[in-house]
Amino acid sequence: MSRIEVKDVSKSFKDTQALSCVNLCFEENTIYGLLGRNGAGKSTLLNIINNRLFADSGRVTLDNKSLTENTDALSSCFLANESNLYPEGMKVSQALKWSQEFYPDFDREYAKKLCESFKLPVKKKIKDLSTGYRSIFQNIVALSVNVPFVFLDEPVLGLDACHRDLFYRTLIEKYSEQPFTIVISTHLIEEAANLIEHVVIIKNGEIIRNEPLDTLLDSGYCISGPGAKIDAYMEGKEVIGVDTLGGLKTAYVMGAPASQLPSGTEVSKMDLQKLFIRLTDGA
Ligand SMILES: Nc1ncnc2c1ncn2[C@@H]1O[C@H](COP(=O)(O)OP(=O)(O)OP(=O)(O)O)[C@@H](O)[C@H]1O
Repeated sequence: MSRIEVKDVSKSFKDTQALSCVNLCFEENTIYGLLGRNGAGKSTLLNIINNRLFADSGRVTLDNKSLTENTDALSSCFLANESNLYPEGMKVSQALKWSQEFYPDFDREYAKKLCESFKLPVKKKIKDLSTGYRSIFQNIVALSVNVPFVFLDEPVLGLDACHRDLFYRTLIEKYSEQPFTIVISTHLIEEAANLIEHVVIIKNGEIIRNEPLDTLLDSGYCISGPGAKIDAYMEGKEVIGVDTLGGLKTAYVMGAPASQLPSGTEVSKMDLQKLFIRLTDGA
């Protein structure tokens, strides 16, 4: 089993401690969600893993080989983020051709198919692409490189709703046909919740949660039913959010549901976004 290990990694920029002694593993063939508020340290972590930034201390290894010192190991990883590694004046079609030089398993035919699905203007220069299409270009390369570890830093930045939907569907299709590890850093938690298998939450440069999505969601539950019954049920419980729709109320409650539930109420899984806000807000 191939795995990336991040060991005691710290990084500061002048007086900002961006990462403080981060320890975590990315196992093979798993979809991770890397979640954190603005400035939490997500991009710094992804850049360090992919050798685009040096850590002040600590190590990142792939199967015990350093990703900083071993180019073979590094070629098993691909990071798609806002920084473009291709010459800005290069056309998209040329860039796809070039990708094959750097990544021998790059599937150019598949990339071309994706360009058609997303209507990416392949004759345009990279510098002339709109914000959304720059992200789409990066995502297409990421989905076509065929390396075991792909890191996507805000992959849906600037994408319209139709393109986000197409991107999620394409990613799931690719993953189910040919599994690999995908680490997605995103702020669109509700949308990503349908893809993620394992959640890593980072707060102020520290990992505060690192567990399978289902385990995390089991730290609480939703209860829905008539408003008055839910109000009575909530008393004395740790409620992290409430939604009301007409006479129907849904409360998001931490802990395990009471063994005796009020009649007419229904319990369902906790909501990832509600839980994220609860875990990461300043209070
Ligand atoms: N090159 C840099 N110089 C100075 N400070 C930096 C630099 N890069 C990152 N930082 C700081 O490190 C912290 C972590 O930034 P990082 O970009 O990793 O956060 P993030 O979780 O990716 O945020 P966002 O979701 O807003 O993109 C922030 O306080 C940021 O201002």
